[in-house]
Amino acid sequence: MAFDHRKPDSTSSETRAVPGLGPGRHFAVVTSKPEDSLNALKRLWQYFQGYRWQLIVVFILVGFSSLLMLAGPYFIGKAIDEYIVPRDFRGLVRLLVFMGFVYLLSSLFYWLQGYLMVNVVQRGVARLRKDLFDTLQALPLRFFDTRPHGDLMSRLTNDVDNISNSLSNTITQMFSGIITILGAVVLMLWMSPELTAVSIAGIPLTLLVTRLVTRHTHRGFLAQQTILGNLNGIVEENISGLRVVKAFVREESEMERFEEANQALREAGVRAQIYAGVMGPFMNVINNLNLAIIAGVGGWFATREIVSIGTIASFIVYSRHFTRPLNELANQFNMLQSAVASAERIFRVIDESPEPPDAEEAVEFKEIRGEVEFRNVSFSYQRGVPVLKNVSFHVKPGQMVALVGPTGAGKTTIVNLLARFYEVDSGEILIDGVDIRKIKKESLRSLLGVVLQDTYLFSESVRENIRYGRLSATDEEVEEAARLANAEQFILGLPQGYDTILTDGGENLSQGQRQLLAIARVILKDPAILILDEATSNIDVLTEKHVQSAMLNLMRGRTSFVIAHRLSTIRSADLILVINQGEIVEQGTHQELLEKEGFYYRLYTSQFGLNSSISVPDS
Ligand SMILES: Nc1ncnc2c1ncn2[C@@H]1O[C@H](COP(=O)(O)OP(=O)(O)OP(=O)(O)O)[C@@H](O)[C@H]1O
Repeated sequence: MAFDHRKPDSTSSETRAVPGLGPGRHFAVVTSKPEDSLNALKRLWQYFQGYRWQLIVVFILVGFSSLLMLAGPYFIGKAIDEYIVPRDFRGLVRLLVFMGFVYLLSSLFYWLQGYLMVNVVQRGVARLRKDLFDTLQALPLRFFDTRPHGDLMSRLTNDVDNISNSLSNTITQMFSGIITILGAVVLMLWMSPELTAVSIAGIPLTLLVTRLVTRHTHRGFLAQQTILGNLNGIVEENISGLRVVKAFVREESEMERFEEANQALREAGVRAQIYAGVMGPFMNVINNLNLAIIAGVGGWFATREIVSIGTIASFIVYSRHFTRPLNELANQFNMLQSAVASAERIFRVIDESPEPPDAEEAVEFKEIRGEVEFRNVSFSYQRGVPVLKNVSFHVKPGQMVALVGPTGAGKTTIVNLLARFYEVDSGEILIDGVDIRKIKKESLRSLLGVVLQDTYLFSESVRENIRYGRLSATDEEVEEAARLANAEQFILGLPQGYDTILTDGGENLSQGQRQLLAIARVILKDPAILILDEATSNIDVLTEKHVQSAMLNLMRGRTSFVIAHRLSTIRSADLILVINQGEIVEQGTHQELLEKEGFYYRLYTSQFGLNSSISVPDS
């Protein structure tokens, strides 16, 4: 259950440890380079390029809305100078009604742009989410072997959400802010250049602080998202492995492990927010200082008749109008950076190499005889750690092959290579004399039927789980497959029969029952070659008999590879491959191998020994 060895992604970017996790336990935090962020932003834009016209309309609406809002302070000054001071109350009411109308229109435009923008962002984000999910489907198993699954889930959920939330508001608010600042300055210059010079004196200081703060926040946000991904990894592992946790009474240590990660996330969150949080109070001080200066200097100007009282009132409101957007610009820039950090994490997965594409000359296989040959196949999951060494064997069509050998010998690896879940390092695997690299992957996998010891079932009805074998199968065909798999009896005993909804992974069924459903699924698929992994754990005698006879039914007439744990299977096999430490040490029939009195003989006679995979008594 350790996650330390897994890398969160494979970029060449620098990784660093997050303190506070103790020796040997650290999260690799990927820090990004500025060009990565720019690149991520450009790529993010591609998802919205198709909505260019909607976006133009959005920006026009935002522009109008902001400009209309800007008219407010001007009218306040006008109201004071032209209506309040000369005591013209009718004129004042007329002006107030007009102002109300202007504000209403501004709000209407703002609401409309929000409506359009949300639509555009949700569509773009849905496409991004789809691209990420499609990439995950296309990535080789090797990719998933080395990544915490929770972290990948986090990219698909938290990171995508983060982008969606940031973009829905941030960009238009930034644009509105810029228009407001520029508009306010232009209007102020028009009203009084002298007072404008006083009002904008604080801007350079504001910009300097904003720059200093944003430099720190991006790194913080990226670290936060990465650690959140790792935290999700721990949660995901914990829920999947809950039985193991409970069986070993490891709740305490799991809680500690979670708490350690939780603390790291808290620290990263605080670090990211500390800088961002400095902005608000600092801006308040500058704003209030600005107001005092405008009021003081404005008052002095008024005594010399350089400006009117109404103009001072307008300036006081305008100064809020441009210092607030300036302040918000910094926050919005932070949010945009957080979205960019999320986009970087998403594109790192999207950029991973998918399973190698089919070779150009790859052929489609519809009907095959089922002849299988391994020629000098070598393979390693990790470079430098060979798992299979020069494996060669030949299986005639329709033969049943039993793979036997101690645990970790390489039996599952052989069938993994046959299904091309992994690519061989050297050598060839041939089906009907054709190298499997020259067969279209989809066509190869549809020729294979796999029944594993621990079958994964989806949280859907029993019927839909069986139909997974062939989506076009009718209800009658599904039920027929269940009958052939000896599964009907137990299915009918379930609360809603075929319509009973299974829990995630099929946890509400016994292991034997899950295997029966897996067999029914494969019967529907009707593959030419079978890969079966016999259950090692104890399943009840009756279910086991059902599983056995269903498997025998299934194997009839098909080339079958059985990772065998039962002597009855091994005895009836046409060919036994005895595997030890990644090599085929012996091959032949049960009788031939016994007569050799070699490795198989010792394995067979020591069937009650610890390392033997044929340790289950004959059934
Ligand atoms: N995804 C993987 N990544 C790295 N190493 C792996 C992976 N899967 C298996 N291995 C290693 O490859 C070797 C062979 O494993 P394999 O699963 O083929 O053995 P097996 O004979 O099927 O064992 P068992 O009878 O216990 O299922 C083992 O040393 C195992 O640790």
